[in-house]
Order: sequence, then structure tokens, then C-alpha cells
Amino acid sequence: MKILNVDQIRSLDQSTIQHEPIAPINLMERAALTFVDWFVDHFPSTTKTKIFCGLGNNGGDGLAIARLLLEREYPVDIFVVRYAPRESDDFMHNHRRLKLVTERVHYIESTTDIPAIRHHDVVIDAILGSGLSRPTEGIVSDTIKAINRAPATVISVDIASGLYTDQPNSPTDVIIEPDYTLSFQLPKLAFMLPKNEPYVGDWQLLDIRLHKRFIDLAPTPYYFTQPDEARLLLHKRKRFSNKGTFGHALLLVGSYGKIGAAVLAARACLRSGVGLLTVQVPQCGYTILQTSVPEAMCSPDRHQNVLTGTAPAGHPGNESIDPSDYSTIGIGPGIGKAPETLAMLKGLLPTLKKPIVVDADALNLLAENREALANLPKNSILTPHPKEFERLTKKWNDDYEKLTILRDFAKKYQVVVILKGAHSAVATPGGDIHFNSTGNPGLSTGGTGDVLTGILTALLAQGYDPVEAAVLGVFSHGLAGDRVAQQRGPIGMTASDVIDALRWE
Ligand SMILES: NC(=O)C1=CN([C@@H]2O[C@H](COP(=O)(O)OP(=O)(O)OC[C@H]3O[C@@H](n4cnc5c(N)ncnc54)[C@H](OP(=O)(O)O)[C@@H]3O)[C@@H](O)[C@H]2O)[C@H](O)CC1
Ligand SMILES: [K+]
Repeated sequence: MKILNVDQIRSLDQSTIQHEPIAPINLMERAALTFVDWFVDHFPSTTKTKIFCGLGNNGGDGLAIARLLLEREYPVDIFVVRYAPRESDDFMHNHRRLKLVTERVHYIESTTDIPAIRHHDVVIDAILGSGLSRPTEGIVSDTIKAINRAPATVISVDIASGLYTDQPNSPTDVIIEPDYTLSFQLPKLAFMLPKNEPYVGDWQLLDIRLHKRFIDLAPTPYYFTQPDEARLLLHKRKRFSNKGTFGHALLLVGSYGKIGAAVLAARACLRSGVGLLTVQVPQCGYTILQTSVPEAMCSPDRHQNVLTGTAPAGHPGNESIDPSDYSTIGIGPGIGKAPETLAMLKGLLPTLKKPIVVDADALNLLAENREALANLPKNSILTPHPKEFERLTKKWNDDYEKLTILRDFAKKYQVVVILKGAHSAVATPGGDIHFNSTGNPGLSTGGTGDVLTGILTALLAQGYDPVEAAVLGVFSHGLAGDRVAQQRGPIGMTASDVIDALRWE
């Protein structure tokens, strides 16, 4: 699903009006009806509802919602925040219609007009929508502050009043802090960004049948992965396939005290459909790995405690890793930052010809030796969390600058970067960003990153395109986390639970 910018959203509105065709006021009515359908499903008709409206089309939506809820006999009070002398045409139209059916329209011009909001009230925020063009001030910001102070449930229409759709707010901006945002048709870029969490709440999309062809043709670098889109990426398996069909992956993982990371990555890799898996670990991890992951072959490192990429003396195999023996390599989980490991990484990268997966301390080693970044095979997948990504690049002032840095980095090094977080962002070498739609806070626990590395390594080994592997891998990882959260709650979820909950269908 695409994420469009505010100008495109405005044009989409116009395109729908022209091509359907539909009168603007009827499109507003459709939007209001869709909102009311959701509301009626979630709140009983005894719910004391206060609707705060601005003077633009977001306010117009609020007035139409008020009329439709009154028709359904909800006790509704309407408060129009009169911050300017002019209203939009569709606001005025809905204002006239509402006044015909209720006396309960109040006007807020000064703080004394702001009503008391009680515990069981539900507030509908329709003060400002995507037309926000400057920070809120005066009576608008006073009203927003009063709503934020109140103990009521708050639902924002389209977007929280005061929150920009696709540009940074300043830390001093006064913005509604809703429990829910019900947004029309497409998600807003603002919803994807961690700093905006308090201004978005639980967000959901309302399908108001905006012009599909316009959306299909609209250029955008931003996408939000939907379940049906992820499912389409899955490779179908042929009945006559054998383990050779699904590749042979090599994981370079673990160091003394962190063999668990190796076990998790290996188990996740096997649970994600790889044909064959070899895991190279320092000798201290050999018995552990052979015991806990019997399905994997284990190649002990020459070193007792850290990875060097070489075989023990007298070992019948090669002296060091031969990348051409493997479909792909996953490197990083638990490897630490020993000088011998850095030497291995620096030596290995220039010899590689196919994309690999780079995670955890492999990323930290690259951050400390940035000249080695240029040797990453094109289309490799890097999986930093924000701190690791900052080490690889630089500090950012806000989440939007972070997105710019992310896109620039992926383009410059021609790699796929998965910036992990609530909506993990997959940046492509072409400059696009796919935000993930699955996952929950339970996944912020040790080892889940190792699991993701195992998954991605398995997908690359099976021949998935790296961008598709990243989008599908992140989606399936998050979905497994959601299954665990549903079964046993998000608290206490472990990385092993996530592996067990993986499903590829
Ligand atoms: N796009 C869709 O699919 C549909 C959207 N709908 C709803 O329409 C709003 C967007 O409506 P719009 O009228 O463009 O914008 P707003 O309602 O957000 O407000 C615009 C007016 O407010 C002024 N403004 C802007 N910032 C501030 C501020 N900080 N303080 C006070 N006033 C402000 C702005 O003034 P300008 O000077 O910038 O012109 C406008 O006067 C969308 O969010 C949906 O809710 C449709 O109903 C359905 C289809
Ligand atoms: K709003």
C-alpha cells in the first residue's frame, strides 16, 4: 500500500470528485458514514460524545459525524473552535444541516467556552486535519491542551489536530494525543515515525473508495506492507524439489558467552526453509550447536572463543571459508568485536560475489571501519537497530531526517537496509522505503534480531530477491511475534517463541 504526501492526498480527493464523479459534500458524507460505522461498532449508543470541530473540511467531517450519530440517538455535543473568520464551503453546508436537527452546537472563542470533559466521555477530534499549515496557537492550542488533560477516550478524525502529515513538528507544538486515529484510505507518513507515537495512538484505516487509478499511478518512495502484498512474495514450492533447490546457507555467528545468538539464528534459518545450513562458530560453541541444532552442520573455527573464519589445524576442510561453496552468508549475531573477527570480515567482504546478510557486531565493526562498507556485495541486507544505524552514519535531528539519511545510505552503498523499530523500515538501493505493518513491543527482547538474521539468510539462500526477502522476512518475523503475543501476551515473549511461531503460507 502506498503512502502519499499531503499534496497528493489533496489531488487524490479532487481526482475522486472528478472521475467517480461525486460531489465534494457527498464524499465528505461517505467519509463521515465510514467513521460512524466504526464508532457504532466500538461504543454503545449511551456514550456521551463531544465532537470538537475546526472550520476546514476536517471540521466539516466532524459536523457530518455529529449529525449521523444524532440520527443513531447518541448523546452528542458539538463544539466549534472559532479561530478564524472563514469556514470551508463543505463545513458551512454541514453546519446548516446540523443546525436543523440540534440545538447542541456550541462555539469556543475563549478558554471559558471550553467544556469540562469527564471520565466516561468520548471526544472526537475534528479540529484540524491534513490541511495543517502552521503550528497551533491561541484558542486552538488551548482547546487541544484541555482535551489532552481530560481523562476521556479521544479519537482523531483522519489525523491528530496539530500533527503534520509528512513533515516534522517542533517539540513545542501543541498536538492532540489520541487513543485512536481513524484515517481515510491511506496511512500518513507521520504514523510510521517513533517520535509521533503519542500523537497517533492505535491507528486504523477507513476505506472511503478514493480514486484507485490515481493511487496506482501516484509516484512515491513510501510503502506500507499489507498482508496480501507480503503473501504474494512467497515462492511456491514445487512437488519435486529437493534440499538442493533451497540453497546452502552459511552463518558466521557466536563468540564465547554469545553462542545463544548462533543457536537462535541457526534455528530461525532452518525454520525459514533453507535447504542446507552450515554454521561456523568458535570452538567453544561446537558442542552446544551440535546438540541444540542437530539439523545444522557445524564447522568449528580455529579460534577457541572468537570467530576468525579459519578451520582448526589439521582440519580436513579448507583453511578458511570459501564463499563460493554457499548460496549466501549471514554474519554478525553474537560475533563480538575482536581484532581477529574484524580481520576476517575485512578479508571476506572483497571475495564475495552474492548478497549477504549483515547484522549486529558485524555492523558495529563496519561502523568503526567505514572504508570496508564499499566492499559490501551489492544488494546485501543490513539489519541495524537505530543505535547501530547512527554509528554507521550520523546523529539525526528528527525522524524525517533519519529517513533521508536512511535512503541516502541505501542508495550510496547499493544495499538493502532494515532499520528495526515499531514499523521497521526497509530501505532499498533504489531509494524506496517499505514500512512494516506487523510486530509488537514484545519483540524488543534479546535474540529477536538474531532470529531475523536467520530468516533473511534462509530467504536469500532460497533465491529470493533481496528487497523481497527483506520485506517478507520482516513481515513474517513481526507476524510470528504477533501470534506469540496473542497466545501468551507480549510480556515475557522470547526469541525462541518467535521461531516456533514462524509460518510460511
Ligand atoms: N483527502 C480525503 O480523502 C478527504 C479528506 N477529507 C477531510 O478533509 C481534511 C482536510 O481538509 P482541509 O480543509 O484541507 O484542511 P483542515 O480541515 O485540516 O484545515 C484547513 C484550514 O485550517 C487552516 N489552518 C491550517 N493550520 C492551522 C493552524 N495551525 N491553526 C489554525 N488554522 C489552521 C487552514 O488555513 P490556511 O491558511 O492554511 O489555508 C485552512 O483554512 C482531511 O483531513 C479530512 O478530514 C474529506 O472530508 C474526505 C475526503
Ligand atoms: K483531526
